[in-house]
Amino acid sequence: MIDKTTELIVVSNKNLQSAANVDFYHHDISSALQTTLEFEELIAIFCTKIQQMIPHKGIEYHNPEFDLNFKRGVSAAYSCRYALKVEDQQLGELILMREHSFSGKELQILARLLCCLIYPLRNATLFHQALKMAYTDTLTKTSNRAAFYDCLQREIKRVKRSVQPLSLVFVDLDDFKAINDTYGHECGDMVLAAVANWLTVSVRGSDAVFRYGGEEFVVILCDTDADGARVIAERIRKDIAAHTMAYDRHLLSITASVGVSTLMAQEHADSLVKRADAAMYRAKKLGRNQVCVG
Ligand SMILES: Nc1nc2c(ncn2[C@@H]2O[C@H](COP(=O)(O)OP(=O)(O)OP(=O)(O)O)[C@@H](O)[C@H]2O)c(=O)[nH]1
Repeated sequence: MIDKTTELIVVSNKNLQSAANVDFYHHDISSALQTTLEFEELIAIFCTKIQQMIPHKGIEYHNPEFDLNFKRGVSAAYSCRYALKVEDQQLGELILMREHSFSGKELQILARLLCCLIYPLRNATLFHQALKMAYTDTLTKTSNRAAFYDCLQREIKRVKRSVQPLSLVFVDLDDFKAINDTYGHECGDMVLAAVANWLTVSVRGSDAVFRYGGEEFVVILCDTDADGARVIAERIRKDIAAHTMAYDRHLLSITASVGVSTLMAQEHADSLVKRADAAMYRAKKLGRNQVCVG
């Protein structure tokens, strides 16, 4: 396919006098864009609204900050690309595609129409940044307990629709109080951050690691049955025990007790969590540094 892409055009509040461009179309588009803070919906609304003025066959939107890459319609030979910004804040890149070239006049109109999109995109960015902060544990940079429950509810709904298995792995560091008491809180914090990192590396990209609280982590294993979960839990336990950490002039050995549960038919999130937690406590009682299945 021939690729005739116009140069990347930057659209920002600095090069557009939005107030001067308000007419009926702009007003209509702006009102429609006020109905959502979701990036994908904003782009879809915008593209639907401009379709009559700037006919196009496909669009792409990329926003590296939120790892967003979506596409509607089809790719085509001609495209125009816009980097969207408000002040110095990057709001992603929008690409419109079709089978014939975009005229200079169309590109001018499009640049003006895009001024309706940048502030709603900025609002969506602020909203999602705030959401990200509320869902992130500052010490370990993993997602926190609130994010865990949201994600678990979502995943349970999804697997019930698709009849896929789902498992949980609870990981609780052994004798962690002794690390704090012996080497200080700062050392304890360092251990927590390191373990979060080992866990994240140890599980697949599609599985999510969360700090459940204190020295307890939980991993949601998507599309993983009881046998698979036991294997992964054992791998996690071994990985943690295999690492040694240096603090000051001391070598620290860390172990964890691990509990596993797999979603049963009709089971709710709370019960799944309780079973994994109870299994983890059983692993503690049996001597720590081991895996138990709930
Ligand atoms: N450094 C640090 N310590 C924390 C943090 N959150 C919780 N803790 C500590 O984690 C320790 C947990 O201790 P316990 O619940 O007695 O458990 P444990 O010593 O790991 O013993 P077992 O779980 O029975 O193996 C407490 O001393 C808490 O103060 C944190 O963010 N940073």
